[in-house]
Order: sequence, then structure tokens, then C-alpha cells
Amino acid sequence: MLTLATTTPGEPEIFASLQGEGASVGRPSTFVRLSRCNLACHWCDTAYTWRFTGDNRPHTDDLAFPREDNQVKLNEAEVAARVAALAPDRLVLTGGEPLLQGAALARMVTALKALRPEFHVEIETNGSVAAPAALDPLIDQFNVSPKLAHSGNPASLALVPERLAAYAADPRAFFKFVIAEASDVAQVLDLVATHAIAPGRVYLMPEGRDSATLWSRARWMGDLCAANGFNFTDRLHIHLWGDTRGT
Ligand SMILES: Nc1nc2[nH]cc(C(=O)O)c2c(=O)[nH]1
Ligand code: SF4
Ligand SMILES: [Mg+2]
Repeated sequence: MLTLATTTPGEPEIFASLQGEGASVGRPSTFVRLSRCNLACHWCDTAYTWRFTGDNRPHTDDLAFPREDNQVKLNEAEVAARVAALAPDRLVLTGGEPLLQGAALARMVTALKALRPEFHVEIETNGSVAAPAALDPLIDQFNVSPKLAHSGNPASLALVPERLAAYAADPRAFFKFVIAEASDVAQVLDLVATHAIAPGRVYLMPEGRDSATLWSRARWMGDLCAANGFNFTDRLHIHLWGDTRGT
């Protein structure tokens, strides 16, 4: 069984869109959004995956989401069938933190590949959780987004050295850092040096949930990327559809 986020109460967040971030930006992809996260970022744009009623950890919106409206359980075969029925041949597993449900995801992706073997599978992870052995070989690309100090998470939870080292050693992994201020990049340089990550595998992405914020941060971030040999990634889906569920 998988616990998914919802678009509207009872409706699982499974949708065809364009990958809006990172190395596969612009590619038509079907997204499956898993509920629950092990972190709590102040600026999280999917707080409805974790900030359930009674969870008072700080968040900029300070909203509490009733669990019954924002989670739905679906079995692995049903999720696979819904993904297979949509046009894209690429799957993006996201959340929340999808690897909290890694064993069930392995069953779902196995069922999907039985229906449509051509699928390319990406996973968006915060990099603090490992993929279980059953899932790992089914993943073509890890989009690892370690959370820096400005996320508000204690480094002891967000930056697990052995996890980051394992992703750094995995050629399937790209690193995508959410940046709000130029000074955040010092921590990126530190992590990249510690784990010997080639700059060409690193993406800097502006924090922002509206076009104006993304554009204003992109202006100074472009220079920082060029100076350090990092890639820049925008958040295409925000420009196209805004900060909405199911896009
Ligand atoms: N279009 C689109 N691309 C995305 N790439 C990563 C996303 C995420 O929420 O993890 C995301 C998302 O929510 N929508
Ligand atoms: S790790 Fe991702 S899903 Fe979890 S709180 Fe942070 S931004 Fe949100
Ligand atoms: Mg998103």
C-alpha cells in the first residue's frame, strides 16, 4: 500500500506534466506525489504532505492540513495502472520524501515496468534516506536535494554524511540545492568539496513559489553558477502553472 498526497480530498496526486526542475527539465513526465516527510523546511511548497493538524513545526504559511483530506491510500498495482494510462514515458517519484515508502515503491515500479518496460524513473529525494535494495536498481536518476541551514532543519537530520557520500559516489545522482540568498552558496561549496562532487552534477535552484521571486533570484544566481561551474535550474512549472497541486 502507498500513502499518496491528494489534489482534492480522496483524489491521489498522480498527474502528467513537464519536469520543472533539474537535469530533465522540460521532459514530459508523470508525477506520483507521496505523502509524509522526515524533514520540515520553513519554505516547503508541499507542506500538505507533512504538516498535519497538530504538527506545529514552523512554516512560513503556518497552515495545518487535516490528514483525512490530504492523504489517500492506494495499492501498488492501482498506482502503476494510473501511471501507465498517462502519455509520458518518464516517471518522477516525489513528495514529501518518497523514500520513506521505498519498499512499496519498488513493488509499484516493478508493476509499472511489467505494463510499460520503457519507463525512465526519477526520484526526488532530500538525500537523507537511502533507497532500499529492492528499489535502487529500478531507479534511473536520483535528484538529490540536500537541505541547507536556511531550511530550518537541524543538520543532524538533513545532512547525513554517509548518505551524501553514497549519492556522491553514484553516477545516477544529481544534486539540486535550493538557494534563497547568495550566502547559502557557501554551504554548497562546503558539501561539494567534502564529498568531491563534480560541479557539473550540481544545480542551484532559486527558492520561490511565484515567478517574480524566481526571476529576481535567478538574476544573481546565474552569475554564481557561472563562477563556480554549477548548473542553474529554474522552476518551469511555477512559471507555467503557478504553485498549484497536480502540476
Ligand atoms: N512539474 C513539476 N516538476 C517538478 N519537479 C520536481 C517537483 C517536486 O515537487 O518535487 C515538481 C513538481 O511538483 N512539478
Ligand atoms: S524535504 Fe522537501 S518535502 Fe520535506 S519539508 Fe523539505 S521541501 Fe518539503
Ligand atoms: Mg514541487
